[in-house]
Amino acid sequence: MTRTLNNCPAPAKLNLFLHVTGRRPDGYHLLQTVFQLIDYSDQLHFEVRDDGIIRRTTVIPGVPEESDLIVRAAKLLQSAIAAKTGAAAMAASPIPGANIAIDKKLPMGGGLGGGSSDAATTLMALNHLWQGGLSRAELMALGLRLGADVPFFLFGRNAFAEGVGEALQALDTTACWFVIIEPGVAIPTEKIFSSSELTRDTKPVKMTDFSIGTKKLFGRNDLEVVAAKQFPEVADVIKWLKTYGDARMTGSGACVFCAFAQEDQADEVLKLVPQRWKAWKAKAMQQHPLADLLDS
Ligand SMILES: C[C@@](CO)(OP(=O)(O)O)[C@H](O)COP(=O)(O)OP(=O)(O)OC[C@H]1O[C@@H](n2ccc(N)nc2=O)[C@H](O)[C@@H]1O
Ligand SMILES: Nc1ncnc2c1ncn2[C@@H]1O[C@H](COP(=O)(O)OP(=O)(O)O)[C@@H](O)[C@H]1O
Repeated sequence: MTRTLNNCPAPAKLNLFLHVTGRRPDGYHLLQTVFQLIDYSDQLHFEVRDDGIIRRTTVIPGVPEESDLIVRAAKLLQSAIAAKTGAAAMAASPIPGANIAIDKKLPMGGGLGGGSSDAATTLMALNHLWQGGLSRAELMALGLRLGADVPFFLFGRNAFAEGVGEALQALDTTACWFVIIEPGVAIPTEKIFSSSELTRDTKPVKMTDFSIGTKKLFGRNDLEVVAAKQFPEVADVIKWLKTYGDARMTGSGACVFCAFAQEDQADEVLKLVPQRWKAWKAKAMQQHPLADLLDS
């Protein structure tokens, strides 16, 4: 059995548009969105343990080990493998554990799906290392129990998403570069979804209505107006970046992005970003870098 998997990327996503079309009886919101993978990632490192214990070996300020989505994903996978394997087989060959280290680069509460992507990478890597044998569909169902964004990262492709984000259809998006600006605030997703000012009745669109382009983005992000009102820093960044293109917030915020056809256009804008904001460029990706791990 392979014992280690190092440098496993957990890439960020952008929501190229995000419409809130309704609300389920349990309070979760029905969405339509396009998820875009970008080449800006956390990196995770896995080492198998024989004693069944799951340990996060990196400290993430503000995220205790037991509530980290990485640790929760690993424990959920252990239970799912145990349920699938059966008691007799388990007694003969118990499910291993893992030490998991992370180089955290994605800002928390940034709308880039960092925690969800970390969880998805953990499910893919440990299913492989532990020879769990769970299919992509089984992992996606597990992932949904951890967060609405997790199934997308396991899906492995850019996607048009409906439901709470779990009903996914593959979609090819335009090759482009994004400038992404972090306004310096962390926005809890729940705070935006629970706002009385959120509109929840955007008319549903069809996947074929989604048009791809770097000049004008399709639709809008319904969460943006709420986040910009509650967090003026977000409004400031949107206003600044709109000078250079069609700027938009991703997810429930706080990060704001703008697409450019050429890398040098992104570089030019990056040079002009005021020092008070952290900014970087990222390339649009068509595939999750670990997609083949699940296919094999
Ligand atoms: C808004 C989006 C868009 O991609 O991304 P982020 O900005 O968080 O990255 C997602 O829908 C977020 O997904 P995720 O971050 O996994 O959210 P979860 O942990 O499942 O939910 C956090 C809280 O947000 C609310 N929530 C989330 C998703 C949804 N469709 N409706 C909701 O009302 C619920 O109150 C829930 O308790
Ligand atoms: N591995 C993790 N990385 C980041 N956040 C995590 C992780 N595990 C749990 N969390 C929690 O999830 C929250 C949302 O983080 P994140 O997914 O990065 O942002 P967003 O949902 O805005 O994309 C964090 O504030 C943190 O409390």
